[in-house]
Amino acid sequence: MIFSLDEEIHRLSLDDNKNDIKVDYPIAIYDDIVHDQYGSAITYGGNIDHLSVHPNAIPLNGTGPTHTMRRRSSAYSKFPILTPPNTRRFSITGIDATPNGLNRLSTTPQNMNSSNISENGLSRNLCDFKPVRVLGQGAYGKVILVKDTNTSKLYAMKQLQKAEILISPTVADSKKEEEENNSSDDNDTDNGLSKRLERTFAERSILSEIEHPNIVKLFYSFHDNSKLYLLLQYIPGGELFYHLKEHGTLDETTVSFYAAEISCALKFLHSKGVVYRDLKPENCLLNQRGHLVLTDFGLSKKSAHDSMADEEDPENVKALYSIIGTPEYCAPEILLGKAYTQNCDWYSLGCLLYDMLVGKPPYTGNNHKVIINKIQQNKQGPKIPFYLSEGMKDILNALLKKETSKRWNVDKYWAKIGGNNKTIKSKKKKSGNVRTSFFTEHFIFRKIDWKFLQSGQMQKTTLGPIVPVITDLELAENFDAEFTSMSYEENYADSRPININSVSKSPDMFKGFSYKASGSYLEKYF
Ligand SMILES: Nc1ncnc2c1ncn2[C@@H]1O[C@H](COP(=O)(O)OP(=O)(O)OP(=O)(O)O)[C@@H](O)[C@H]1O
Repeated sequence: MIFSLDEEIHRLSLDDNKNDIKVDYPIAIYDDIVHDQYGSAITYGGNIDHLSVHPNAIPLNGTGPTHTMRRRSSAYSKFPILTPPNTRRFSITGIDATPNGLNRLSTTPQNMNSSNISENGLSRNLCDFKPVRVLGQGAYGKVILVKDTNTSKLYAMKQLQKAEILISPTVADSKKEEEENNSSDDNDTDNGLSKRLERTFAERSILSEIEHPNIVKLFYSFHDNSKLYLLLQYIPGGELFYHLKEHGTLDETTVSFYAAEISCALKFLHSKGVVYRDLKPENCLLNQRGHLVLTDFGLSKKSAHDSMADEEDPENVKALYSIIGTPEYCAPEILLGKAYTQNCDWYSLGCLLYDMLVGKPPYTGNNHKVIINKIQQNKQGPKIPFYLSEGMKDILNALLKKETSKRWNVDKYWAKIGGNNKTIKSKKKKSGNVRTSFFTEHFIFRKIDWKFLQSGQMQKTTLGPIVPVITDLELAENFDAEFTSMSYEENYADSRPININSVSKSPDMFKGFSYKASGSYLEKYF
């Protein structure tokens, strides 16, 4: 029971001042930056040289220790997409590969909401944006910082190569990956294509439907002959990966702060029926004020149910089967090809917290087989270093449980809310060893004002523990030179149309991808 553990921790007089660097998240003083509702959008004309920097802000331009050993988990080597045996094929019109054949909310063009716009008329196109520099590289293309030629506003443009999506992974991927993937959908090209298309539309669809201060915003999407484009809010503070590379590990107060912000985003996604599935330091960006923003919804999945919090209620369980994600941060049930639910994201949170505290995720290896072997060999769970506080050890243990039935069901035990307590208490007796204390009340969150955080006010009015040093937004100073020095010219032109008919019978498979956020939404964030 976490309550008794927390009492124990209090009894032992765990001394915050000794264990943590004190962070008090003061109010930001920005005289020349126009604030949006949540503090994550930016006015680009202003001079930010005199930005008030938090006392704990860490210079990020080479003055700190560098840890060059950290490697990217999946930018170039994509985790093989396997389909477990006995999984029913599904069409891209929205039936998921689940044994019970439950209909899922389709994220394919046919079912997209009214924000769909005409493919020809109202949407933006490539000529409306001038490339500034490369920010990152993903499996299907680059992410480029671009400037709107009409308004001079900056966006992160995520490009997805249609050919990469359409061509079967057995053709496009490396030999090594094929070998790793020998039990996969080699003879299952249509299913693989359907899944890649579904995921492409899911990212556009999910981002266009959700709004949260810790989740990146989508403003436009469109496509041309060769590529799909997502015009995202530019998050200039760089990846958490970058900051971890600079500093190696982070202090526990900083980790608790990021844990709270990520949890807030995950809880929100789960309440909307979305499983994120790719939590890792590369996908956590810092905004100008040092608040964490989740990006990359390319592996996220939306279910038909809006709430999937109760795993004990079979009617309300949304099981997924695709083996997908980044192995080091992936829940064991996914790696083993078992059915899984949104609870997999809480395991990934455990991996991310471990990484921030220890300097690497709990299990490392080049592919999912190595990692799953390590998970299975360690019957007691990952080795948690002795030097971590009791509170950190406790939350890591609760999230990194191999068996889902023993893992903390954070969605269910999120916070004490009025009437729900009765139901939860009555189930508590049956739940045996299962942790039934509330996540938001955990000792590591003792400094977090959850109401303030969940309302978006904290993100709007305070600075995070690491405030990125930004002298010029266009310089993308907090992004790896490996990317910012890349050429974008060859990527920034609509190349010859690909012959869609050579890979698919349906030439219209990207129809409906274009989207434009409403005028009020755009105004709110610019
Ligand atoms: N909104 C944004 N603002 C600033 N940088 C961004 C933004 N979105 C993405 N990036 C940068 O681009 C990188 C790649 O983006 P993203 O993860 O969405 O691509 P991906 O193709 O899905 O990558 P992967 O194959 O690794 O999952 C990110 O890690 C980040 O560094």
